[in-house]
Amino acid sequence: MRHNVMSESIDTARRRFFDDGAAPRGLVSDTILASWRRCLEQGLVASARPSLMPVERRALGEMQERHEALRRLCRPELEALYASANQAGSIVVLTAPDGFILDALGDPDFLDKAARVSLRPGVPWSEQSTGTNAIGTALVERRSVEVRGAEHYYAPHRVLSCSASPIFDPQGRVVGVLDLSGHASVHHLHALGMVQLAVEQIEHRLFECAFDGADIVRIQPDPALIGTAREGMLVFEGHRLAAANRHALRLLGLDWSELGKRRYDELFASALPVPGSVASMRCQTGDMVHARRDPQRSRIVVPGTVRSPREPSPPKQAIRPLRAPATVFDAQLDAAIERQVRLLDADITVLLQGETGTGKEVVARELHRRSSRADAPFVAVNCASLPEALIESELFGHLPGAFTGARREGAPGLLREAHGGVLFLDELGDMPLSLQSRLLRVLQEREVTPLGGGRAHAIDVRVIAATHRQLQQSVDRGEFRADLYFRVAQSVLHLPPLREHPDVADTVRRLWAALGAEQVPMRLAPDLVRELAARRWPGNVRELVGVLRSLMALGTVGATLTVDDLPDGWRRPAADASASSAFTAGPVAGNLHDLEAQAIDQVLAACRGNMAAAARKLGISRSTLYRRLEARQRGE
Ligand SMILES: Nc1ncnc2c1ncn2[C@@H]1O[C@H](COP(=O)(O)OP(=O)(O)OP(=O)(O)O)[C@@H](O)[C@H]1O
Repeated sequence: MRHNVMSESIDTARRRFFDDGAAPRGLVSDTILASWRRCLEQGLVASARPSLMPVERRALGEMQERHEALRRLCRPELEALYASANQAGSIVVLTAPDGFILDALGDPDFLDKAARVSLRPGVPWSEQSTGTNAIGTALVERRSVEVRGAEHYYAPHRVLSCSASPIFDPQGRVVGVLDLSGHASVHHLHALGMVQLAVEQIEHRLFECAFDGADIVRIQPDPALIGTAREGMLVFEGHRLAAANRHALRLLGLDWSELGKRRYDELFASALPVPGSVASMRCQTGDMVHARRDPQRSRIVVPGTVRSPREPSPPKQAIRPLRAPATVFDAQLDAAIERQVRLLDADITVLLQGETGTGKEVVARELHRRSSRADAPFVAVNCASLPEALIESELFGHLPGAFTGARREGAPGLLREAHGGVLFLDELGDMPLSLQSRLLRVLQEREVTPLGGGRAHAIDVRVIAATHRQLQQSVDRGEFRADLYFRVAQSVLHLPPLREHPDVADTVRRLWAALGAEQVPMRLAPDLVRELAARRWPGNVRELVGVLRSLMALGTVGATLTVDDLPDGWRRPAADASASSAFTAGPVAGNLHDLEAQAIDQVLAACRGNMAAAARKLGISRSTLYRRLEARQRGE
């Protein structure tokens, strides 16, 4: 009965939408309506019969092989769902991140029916190709979606009722979709819940594999659920949140775009438990959670804790290297780092200059690691991303109740947290002029006075600064204080852009090895190395590492990867092999400035204006992307 009522209202909604061009609000959900609109805008004709041919068997085999790691990871949940799908006369489907169906298993009768409407391995079920459907629409919406009967865009798919959920990796990238589909005439009450539970399990395992050996912080309001797939999982790099699962994001009131941005003390008001123990912690939302850290694996630096020099254990064979690679430096850079370490140890401030993604922070951490202060804190301050209103209190600390919104117990400030260790002033060139004089005074006098008064505290820090700007020119333009410049630029190390590395192919091979290619094992064919070395890499090493990680995540264990294995959107026609940008599908022209602008515009358009996604794709930070856009507006 319920089904009939529903199908009648959808039929009415379809008539209003497709025949009258009206918005049938209240008759279908906003999600379905938005999807119908997208399909219509793309020119898909709802009354037409879609032509959805499966790829050839060999191509399907290759596609399955390419996604073998994902298929292996999902196997336990696929098998568990298979048993219930079989009983309920439905099927379970696994797709690649683009909606291409890799596997479908379940009730043989329904498999047959589904295959007749192309719901079968080898067929793409993205929204662009197949219209409104649970898999494709879940990919567009980046969340679980149910599409029943005539809610499907194309008439032949009315026989289906489908529930799909995207599978996210710890950086918020979609790695696949899990879907449960059955007869539209049967109301599958728990289908979406079952899919979501299965995806939770898969993501939990994916997180463990990706960060095997790292210091994972596990949080949950209910301590009994710590260690289960319902726990929130977080990984910090320095003070910044580097990875999280969806439970952690929900508990902290965040979304994926905030990864890499949020600092530890913006999320928690109390210190972490010591490794191996459970403690209750207050989140900045005011909620209490229980937190556990894995024993003896401290890699994060949070206020008051000291980084352990121990490196994480090598990754297990199975899913692997979604984590950061070990660092690699060519002989020239290695020697330069050695020299700078000696200077740093002698209390000379080191300034690192280089374009975005050239490895300024990586080198700063390496300087710290090789310095006599390796066992003391490394405290990174991003002078560009601290909110201007808070920058003073974040740096210099404040007394209890020093200003509206100040922490009740006061805060020591980042400069004091670095006491005894190394202070890394990242993006120093973007620090507001008004604060530069105060920072200069601290660096000269080596003491800080918290906001709100109180006594001055002596600080003993070694200082490394970094900027993507030509700081000398900023001084000439009056944007940066000359006296602060001379204070921080006592020794300057220029990090060259990747395109100017003496041997880019060698850098490609070293990074590949550092990503763990030998343990996986997987090789790069010479043509692929040549292709990668020929690109211009506006996002520098960060961008190259991103492509290598994608290659490794998508490749097959034991394979030799060629140009054809480049992720979608990175391949380009042979004639275009000398084009400047890694993302351009077609030829581009102009100087470096124009090329960068074109790359940004294309990626922003592809990401529908989503700044976080575009920054990820470009291989630069979100603040860098904003900066570039602002610079363009100013006509620079
Ligand atoms: N020498 C290196 N070895 C291995 N990976 C590197 C190296 N240099 C850079 N990378 C990779 O590039 C990423 C970006 O590096 P890093 O954050 O140090 O760049 P940056 O110059 O500080 O960029 P930005 O100015 O945008 O902050 C790193 O997370 C790492 O994955």
